Amino acid sequence: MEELSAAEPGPEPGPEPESAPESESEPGPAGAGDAPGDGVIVTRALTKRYRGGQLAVDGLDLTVPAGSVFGFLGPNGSGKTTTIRMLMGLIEPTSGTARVLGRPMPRSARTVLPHIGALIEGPALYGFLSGRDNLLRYDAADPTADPRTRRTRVAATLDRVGLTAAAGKKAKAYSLGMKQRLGLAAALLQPRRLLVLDEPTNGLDPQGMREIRSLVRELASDGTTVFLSSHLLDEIEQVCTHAAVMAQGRLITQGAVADLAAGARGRLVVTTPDVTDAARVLKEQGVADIVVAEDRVTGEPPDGELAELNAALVTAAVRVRGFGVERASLEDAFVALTGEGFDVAG
Ligand SMILES: Nc1ncnc2c1ncn2[C@@H]1O[C@H](COP(=O)(O)OP(=O)(O)OP(=O)(O)O)[C@@H](O)[C@H]1O
Repeated sequence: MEELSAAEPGPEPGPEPESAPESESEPGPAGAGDAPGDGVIVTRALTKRYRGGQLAVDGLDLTVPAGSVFGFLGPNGSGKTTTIRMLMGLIEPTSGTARVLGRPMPRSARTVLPHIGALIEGPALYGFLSGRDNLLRYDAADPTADPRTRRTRVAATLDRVGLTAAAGKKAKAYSLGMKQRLGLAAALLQPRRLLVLDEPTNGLDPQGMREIRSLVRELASDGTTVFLSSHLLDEIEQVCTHAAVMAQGRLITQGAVADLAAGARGRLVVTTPDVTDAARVLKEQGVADIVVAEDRVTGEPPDGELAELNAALVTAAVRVRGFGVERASLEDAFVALTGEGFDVAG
């Protein structure tokens, strides 16, 4: 991973002057980019090839709608972190464009970043400081933060992430989940229009995951756009309204989670003690991709009338306990789109 200081020099390395001509033709981050219908993040043909030759992100066209909880999904190594680092202006794209809150990145990083709360690659914490002192210090390092309201904002944020009781404890004594919540608190010290969270539940136990997920839902409910990356399909289904699916640096699909799942066909599921006979009959009836597991036989639902399938099973004296089509999941959509399984363990 490149360090921040190793950001590659680009054609426009300096900070964008406030009076840059583009600010006249396009509304600035205080007023644009989060009206309904607008993309809070819009990339066009965004591409990153690392110096070693690795094509990490390949022609990405991403649109993150305002107010969405947008899941950026893909197995490890699919280019999520590289994309996020380009969006945050930490590294230069090789080609293509990225606009965040209506402004081009990395050129407008200085004006855009104060509106974004980010949790990328784990929070940078001082273990010897308490949770509260970490936040006070973090806020003091932010030139846009008002020192007069610092203590109140820190207390309110600790409360918001459920760390009030542990605020005086040294951060090194925090569990991973508490550290992650403290990192989120740092991102929330000021009102933000966009939160960018890179694998926010990575490494957490199920309880820690639940806590972070419910916090994300809560943050989203007050209108903040949340962009979160994850390699966990069920996490995206549980938390996100929209998603983009990446594989090997390329965008496979994006849209509302409900639409993505609906695009994939569900599975026909027959529950029966007579699985062998059921599998045979279903095969005779043209059902493809039959899988037998315990007392369930599943397969691709046929185009025709399902009732006829059921009748064929009954005629063949298969004792049918359950018969139906299960709702397609995002995982089904992923498998249908890529032709391969999603490596959740990745
Ligand atoms: N600094 C770098 N130099 C060269 N190659 C890199 C660098 N950073 C990442 N890569 C490569 O680019 C590809 C995409 O990596 P990236 O970290 O963006 O993926 P990811 O989806 O975020 O995965 P992970 O969750 O493992 O970070 C990988 O093949 C990775 O090895």
